Formats: sequence, C-alpha cells, structure tokens
Amino acid sequence: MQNNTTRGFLWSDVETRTLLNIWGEQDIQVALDGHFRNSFVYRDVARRLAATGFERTPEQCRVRIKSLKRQFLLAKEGNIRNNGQYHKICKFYDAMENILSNRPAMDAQEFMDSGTGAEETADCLEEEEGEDAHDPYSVSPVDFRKPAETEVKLEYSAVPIPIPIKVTVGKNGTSEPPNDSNQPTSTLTSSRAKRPKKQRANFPMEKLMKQFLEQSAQAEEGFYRIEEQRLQAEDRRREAEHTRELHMLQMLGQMFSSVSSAGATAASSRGDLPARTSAYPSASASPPCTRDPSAHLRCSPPYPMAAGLKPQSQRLQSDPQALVFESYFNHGAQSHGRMDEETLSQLKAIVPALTSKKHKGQDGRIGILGGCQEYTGAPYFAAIAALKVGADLSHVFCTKDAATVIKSYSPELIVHPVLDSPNAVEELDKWLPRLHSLVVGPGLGRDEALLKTAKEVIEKSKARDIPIIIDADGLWLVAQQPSVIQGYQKAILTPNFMEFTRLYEALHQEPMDSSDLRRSIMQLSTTMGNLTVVLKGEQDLITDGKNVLTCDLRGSGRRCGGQGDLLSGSLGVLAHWAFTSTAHSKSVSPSMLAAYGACCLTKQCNSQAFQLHGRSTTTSDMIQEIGSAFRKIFES
Ligand SMILES: NC(=O)C1=CN([C@@H]2O[C@H](COP(=O)(O)OP(=O)(O)OC[C@H]3O[C@@H](n4cnc5c(N)ncnc54)[C@H](OP(=O)(O)O)[C@@H]3O)[C@@H](O)[C@H]2O)[C@@H](O)CC1
Ligand SMILES: Nc1ncnc2c1ncn2[C@@H]1O[C@H](COP(=O)(O)OP(=O)(O)OP(=O)(O)O)[C@@H](O)[C@H]1O
Repeated sequence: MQNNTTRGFLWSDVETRTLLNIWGEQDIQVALDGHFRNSFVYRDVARRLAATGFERTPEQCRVRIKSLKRQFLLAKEGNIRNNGQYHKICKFYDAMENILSNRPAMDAQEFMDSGTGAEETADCLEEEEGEDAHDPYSVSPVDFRKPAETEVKLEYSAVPIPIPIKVTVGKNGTSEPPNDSNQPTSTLTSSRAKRPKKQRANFPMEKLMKQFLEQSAQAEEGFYRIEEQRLQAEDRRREAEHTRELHMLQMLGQMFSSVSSAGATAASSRGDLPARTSAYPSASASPPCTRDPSAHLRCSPPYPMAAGLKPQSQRLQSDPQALVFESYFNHGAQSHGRMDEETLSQLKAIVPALTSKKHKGQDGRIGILGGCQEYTGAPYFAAIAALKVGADLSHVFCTKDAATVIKSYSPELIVHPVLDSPNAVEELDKWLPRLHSLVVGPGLGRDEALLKTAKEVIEKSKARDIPIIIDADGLWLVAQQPSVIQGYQKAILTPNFMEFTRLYEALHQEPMDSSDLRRSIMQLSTTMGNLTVVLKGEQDLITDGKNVLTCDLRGSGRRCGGQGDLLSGSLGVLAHWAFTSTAHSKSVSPSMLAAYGACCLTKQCNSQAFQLHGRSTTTSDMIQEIGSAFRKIFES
C-alpha cells in the first residue's frame, strides 16, 4: 500500500534557524499561545521568512516547527534520563529551549499524546515520529546557501502484508529464518520495508501451493494405505469366522448322524421299521416338493412314512393343501360312502396315460364357443383351463372384436374370429369334425344372432355326437329353447344358482323350491331327458336324474368371477376322456364322472389359490393351481 503523504521541501540549517528566530519572536508566540486556529500566524511567519529570502508556504513553516518541537521534546526527555547525551540529536535544542521555556504553558506529554499542540490546525498533516527524530528534512550545511530549489517528493513504499501460512519448510521441518542477518543496524529502517519483499520472493504463492498439494497427496496416500490394511484385516476376520462356522456345522453333523444311527438301530431291533424302506420307487429318488401356504417349497423328509404303506389320507396329513382334500374324503365317505370312493377311482381311470405313442391332439381338441366384445375373459379361462387339465389343443370361436384380445392373453390358444361372421355356422362346421368336445356359452352374450349361431352349432355338434357342455349364456339359450339340447345324452349343463332357477322355471312353469335343491335338480334333469346337470354352489350337486353326486370339497369364501368358466373348460376335457375311456366300470355315467371330476378340481384350485393369495385370489391364480390340484385328485 502506498502512502502519498508529501513531506515538503528540505530545510537547510540556516533556513531553519531563520524560521526559529521568526517563530520565537514574542508577538508570534503570543499570537500562537491560546489560539486553536493558528493558520493566520503561520501566514505571517511565512511572510517574514520570505522577507529574509526563503520562500515557504505557511503550511511548510507550520510542519517544520512541529517537527522541531517534537525533536526537542524527545531530546529533552532523553536528556533527563541519560544525563544530557540525547540533546545532541536535536541540532536546534538550545534555540528551541530558549523559545519554549518562555512560553506560558507547554505540557510535553500532552503534546506527544495528542500529536498536536495548541498551535496546530485541525487539518494539519500527520508526521512520523521516528523520522522526525533523525530530521531527514535537514540538509547538510554545504547546501544551505542554496535554498531548496528542487522539490523532493518522498513516497513511502507499500508496506507488505505478511502471509500467515504455517507451512513447514526445510528438511528439518523448521522455518527458514529471513535472510537479513547481515543487515547493518543503520539500514534497519529501510530493510524493514524490504524484508517482506524478500520473504515474498522466497515463498511465492506457487511454491506454497505446490508444497500444500504435495502434503495433501502424501496425506491421502497415507490414508489409503491405512484403509487397505484395515480391509485386509477385515477379510482375515471374516475368513476366520467362516472357518469357525464350518467347523461348528461339521461337529453338529457328526452329532446328528451318531444320534440318528443309534435311533435306527434301536427301532430295527424292536422290529418297528422295515430297514431303509422308502415311499419312493428307489431309495435314491428325490422326495416330492410341495408348496405350503406361504408359497415356499417344502420337501418331505427322505423317509416320510416309516413303512411307506400308510393310507393316502395320512400321507396328505402333513400338507396343508391336502387337508382340504382329506376333509373331502372324510365328509364324502359319510355322505356317500362307497359311491365317492368308487367315483374317485373311476375318475383316475379315465385320465389318459402320457405316452410317446400319441400324436398331438389325441388327448383332446376342445372348442369353446363364446367370447364377444364384452366378455373376453370367460372364453379365455375356459380354453386355458382345458389346456392345463390336459387337452392338446384349445380352440376359441368368438366374435371378431374379441379375437385379438383373447389371442393377446395367451399364445397357447387357437382363436377363430368367426362367431359374428355371416357364414359363422359354416365356418364352425368345418372345425367340428376335429373337436372332441364343445363348451357353449362362456362370454357368448345374449345377442340374438349369436345365440342363433350357437343353437345351430349345437345342432351340428349333436349330429356329430360331440359331448357338449352348456354354461353361462348357453344356458340362457337353453332356457329360451330347451329342445335345443333336450334328450342329448352327451350334454352337460353347468348352471349357477341363478341359471338353474331360470332353467327350472322355464321348464316347469313354476317357482323352483330352493329348500330341496336335490329334488329340484333331479326334476330338471329328468325333464331335460336325463341330461347331466351340475348345480354349482357351496356344495356342487351333480345328477343325471337317477343319481346325485355331491362335491362338498371345501373351496374358499372367495367368489371371483370366472370360476365357472374354469369348471366348464375342465369339464370339456374330462368329458372327452370319460366318453372315450374304456377303463372305468361304467357304474357312474361318463357325464356324471366328468362333471364330478371338474367340480372337485375347481374347488381344489380355489382352495389352493386362496391359501396362497387370500382375498386377492383371482381365477388366473386358480388356473395356476390346476396342475398341482389335478395331481392331488387324479394322480395321487
Ligand atoms: N371375465 C369375464 O369375461 C367373465 C365373463 N363372464 C360372462 O358373463 C356373462 C354373464 O354371466 P353371468 O353369470 O354374470 O350372468 P347371469 O347368469 O345372468 O347372472 C347375472 C346375475 O345373476 C345373479 N347370480 C349369479 N350367480 C348367482 C348365484 N350363485 N346365486 C344367486 N344369484 C346369482 C347375480 O345377480 P345380483 O346378485 O348381481 O343381483 C348376477 O349378477 C356370461 O357370458 C359369462 O360367461 C363370467 O363368466 C364372469 C367372468
Ligand atoms: N357359495 C359357495 N361356496 C363355495 N363354493 C362355491 C359357492 N358358490 C359357487 N362355488 C363354486 O364356484 C365355482 C363356480 O361357481 P359359480 O356359481 O360362481 O359359477 P358361475 O357363476 O357360472 O361362474 P362364472 O363367474 O364363471 O360365470 C364352482 O366350483 C362352485 O362350486
């Protein structure tokens, strides 16, 4: 920072003595004494000085006097302390003392503290004490003859601000001392001003930054070294822990094997168990895995049945899904005794074997007649259920609108957008020879034209002796025109309660007695020419007008739409199997047998899906369960 204070002209000793003489004059001292504003006095001083040949401004005179006074007072103070040695530093000591001692009041301390005398103006320039002590404005006597002709303008050099950075410099980590030890004392003042410049030259910002970055890099390197060591230690700790756990497990394994071998020895010595008997074809065969309600795979222990010969109901006991089925066995046995057992074994008999001797389509080509703009789900559920139960091919005959939608649900289905075409019956008739059974009604709707097409297709199917399952809107059609299916022995009707009531009342022209559904359903079947009728409900009732089968397998309280479609689609396959099978005893009609199987399967799917999904169970969830439910009922 620069100080622009102008120090004024240099004064020769002669000029100074002339000034002091003028300043010491009595009128000047009297004028100065007691006046705060004294500029007019120094104007007079300058004028008198000019009269002697020295041109000075009043301000120059004032500053010079002030400087002389300060020198004098310092010298005087030093003189007192040091036995008169310091008066030598003030050339004009005696003259000053002479003048000032005559002044009435001059408090030196006051002068020094304030930096101003009573004579000073408020706007006077500030002076530097140290420099006044040396009176740098005095010139040697050689020059006195030449009054200052050259104006010397002195400026302070900028005072450097030391940078307070604590940086360890040097090998020993000590700060380098400033390189000024050889400076002579006489040049101390000027060297003080220069020293910071030297320091700045020695520690330029770039150098400091470089040192700082180097130290940062070193610190970072140190951190990563320590971190690496920490991670290595962590790895070693984990490894040791793992080894310890393995060791524990080995010990536990040894303990268990010794305990179980001791138990087996004791049992075989008592004759409880046939040694190493397995429920599975070979002892090495894997135990079956079943899904528990929480959807976790649960594998049976390697030897679940000690003898391997326990009854099926006991085998199923450990499986929560099987509990449902077991309840059926117990309950069914009480209500129907031998009939249900026989029905079950006959059902198993109609399931075709999975052999490599058959070609695609032999196990079932099922047709679903239904699916319109409003209802695309129903034909899909029926068709996919047929496939999942075991049909090889599943065809959907639907309206054009519904076709793309149904196709998008599943690539497994063959979808024919023919139902609303002008030559729908012809189109369908082409396919009938290839179909093993036909399900009429899921998602058909009640459009007159569609119902007319459905009626004609039923007629053609009858002519071809194809099993026909009539459900949903197909039952609406039957309620309107019972003759369409009346007496056809390969027809099975699957009404829900509403559809059943509608049918009954249409056929009997009287209200249906819901207090005796068994009787009502038999009546309806008889009226229809002993068709098989399935009344779906909490208990499914199945009759051919002579016998009634009850499927009271517990399902669930979940009544989502589409379950009846699953049933009718399954029934399409089972009917085909039942009518074509020669393996069963024929004590139960193929229609009854198939209907009974479809009812059991649907309820079992419902139960299993519900155990997994609870209230959120949908028909799609039930469809996922078809495979395992089928195994439980037909293949266990
Ligand atoms: N996702 C899809 O695409 C699906 C499409 N579907 C297709 O929809 C079409 C129409 O079939 P649908 O069964 O709704 O007609 P319909 O027989 O007139 O019944 C209507 C009314 O009857 C009553 N009701 C029903 N059951 C009852 C009972 N057990 N006990 C007592 N009442 C009962 C009940 O009346 P509410 O209680 O509402 O007054 C019900 O609203 C058909 O083509 C079908 O395949 C469905 O398959 C579902 C999935
Ligand atoms: N109250 C009930 N308790 C237990 N199961 C029932 C009950 N009512 C119907 N079911 C079962 O639901 C399945 C479908 O019967 P539902 O009466 O819902 O047929 P649907 O109305 O024709 O179905 P969809 O929604 O496909 O048209 C059957 O397996 C039946 O046993």
